[in-house]
Amino acid sequence: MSIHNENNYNENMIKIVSPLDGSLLGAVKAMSQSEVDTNIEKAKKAFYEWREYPLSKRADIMYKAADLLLANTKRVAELLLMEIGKDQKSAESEITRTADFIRFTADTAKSIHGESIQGDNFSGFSKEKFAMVTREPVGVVLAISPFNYPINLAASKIAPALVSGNTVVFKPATTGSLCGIELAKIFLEAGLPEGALTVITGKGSEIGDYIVTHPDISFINFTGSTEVGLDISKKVHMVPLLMELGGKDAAIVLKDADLPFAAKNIAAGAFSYSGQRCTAVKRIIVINEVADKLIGYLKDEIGKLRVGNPLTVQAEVVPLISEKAADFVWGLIEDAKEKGARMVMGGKREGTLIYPTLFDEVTEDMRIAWEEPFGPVLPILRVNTVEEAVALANKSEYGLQASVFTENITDAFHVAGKLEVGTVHINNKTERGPDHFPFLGVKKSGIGTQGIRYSIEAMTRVKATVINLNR
Ligand SMILES: NC(=O)C1=CN([C@@H]2O[C@H](COP(=O)(O)OP(=O)(O)OC[C@H]3O[C@@H](n4cnc5c(N)ncnc54)[C@H](OP(=O)(O)O)[C@@H]3O)[C@@H](O)[C@H]2O)C=CC1
Ligand SMILES: O=C(O)[C@H](O)COP(=O)(O)O
Repeated sequence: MSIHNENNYNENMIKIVSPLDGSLLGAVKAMSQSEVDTNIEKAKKAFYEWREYPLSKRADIMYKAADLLLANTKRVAELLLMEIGKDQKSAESEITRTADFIRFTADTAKSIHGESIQGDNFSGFSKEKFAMVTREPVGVVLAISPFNYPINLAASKIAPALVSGNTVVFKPATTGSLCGIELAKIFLEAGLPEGALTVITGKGSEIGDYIVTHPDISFINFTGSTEVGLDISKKVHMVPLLMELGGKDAAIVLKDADLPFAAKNIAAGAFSYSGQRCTAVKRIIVINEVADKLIGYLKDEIGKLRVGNPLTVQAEVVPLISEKAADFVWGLIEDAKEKGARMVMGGKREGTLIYPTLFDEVTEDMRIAWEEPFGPVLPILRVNTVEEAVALANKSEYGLQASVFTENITDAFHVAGKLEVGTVHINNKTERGPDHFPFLGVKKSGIGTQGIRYSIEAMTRVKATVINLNR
């Protein structure tokens, strides 16, 4: 597990280049199948030792890791900024949020306990029979993370898995793998035994199939695109999956909403880190009567966003992660323009930097109505009734989150109850945190539930030991 400098570079290395200035940040190994085998073998061997550690000792290692991460905030944030192009402030807050996450995970693990169930609750059985129900680790967890939160979405898999007694094989996104390696080093420095956490680097398209179908992997915790998630789920058999995938989160604005407040929330929700967040607001569904007013406020709010390269300015809207990503987003913009959407603002591109773009009068035949841009473009779909808004929101193949903006709590609950998503935010932008809340997607947005306690429960299984007093 190492970061190589330019002089060490050879053909088995993948160069990691900054999306901000094209500078070479380092290189990671494109691991061979036998190197993957070695890492998984180490994790399998370490499992039998690590699961026997007292929980309080595993928790102490997590607390130490959180402290070390915090102590390295500046250094890791600088790497994060360079590697994935997140602005300095957001990079630092990703690190502090992760340290909090790791600590809370250790606290939570210590407060989870089993139960005992008496037999006489079921007819024909007596109190003499009872089950002692405990939680067991599942084995070797494969954690695969995406590029956009290289520290947080890695640690939010690794910490709950480790604290529960699993060992972890971690495959970071290639863009983000330098950060991933730094995080793993911190966990190891905190006192993990050899093999409890190993890192596999290499392109998912090349090594992915081999890792996910490896017979010694007991559980896969994946965050990334729906395309890759679906592909994994088709190839894997009898291995539990916890997956957070793509989204098309709708902000539904009803006619009695506090419009300036809704606009402020939506602009932040849609455009921070250029919309490269699974929970970004990715469409507005607004009641026609208030659409023009909402657009007025949105123009003000979007106009306040800072656009630029975080190397030189503190900006919310930053260059996208790659040329390919920018081309994809630009394709959605062109398609919307061609099909007659009204561009309210934006539509400007400088290399991989795309200015925040707002479209009104988007119709269902346009790609932007349905596809996830993972970029700074936001469509407005107008409807006449609340029922139409709900139907349009639910027509998406995705079901991660949604927002409802209204001053009427009854309407808010009525709409929330009908939305086919993992989480509905009433009068707030869509977002994952706080991290102990459940975080899940339905339909093509995921399988299973993350969130501190939920992740621990997902990556452990119950075991019943049945005691018979009356033989
Ligand atoms: N719902 C959620 O919580 C979140 C969802 N996402 C979604 O992720 C996408 C953006 O992230 P991005 O990193 O580009 O997603 P990808 O799906 O491209 O990659 C995610 C991870 O999967 C790896 N991978 C790629 N191909 C395979 C394969 N065949 N087998 C196993 N692993 C593979 C990648 O490695 P490599 O980098 O080497 O290709 C990376 O580590 C968006 O669609 C977004 O919605 C992102 C964040 C959160
Ligand atoms: O990967 C993502 O995009 C995150 O899970 C979203 O988290 P956030 O809502 O805190 O940005």
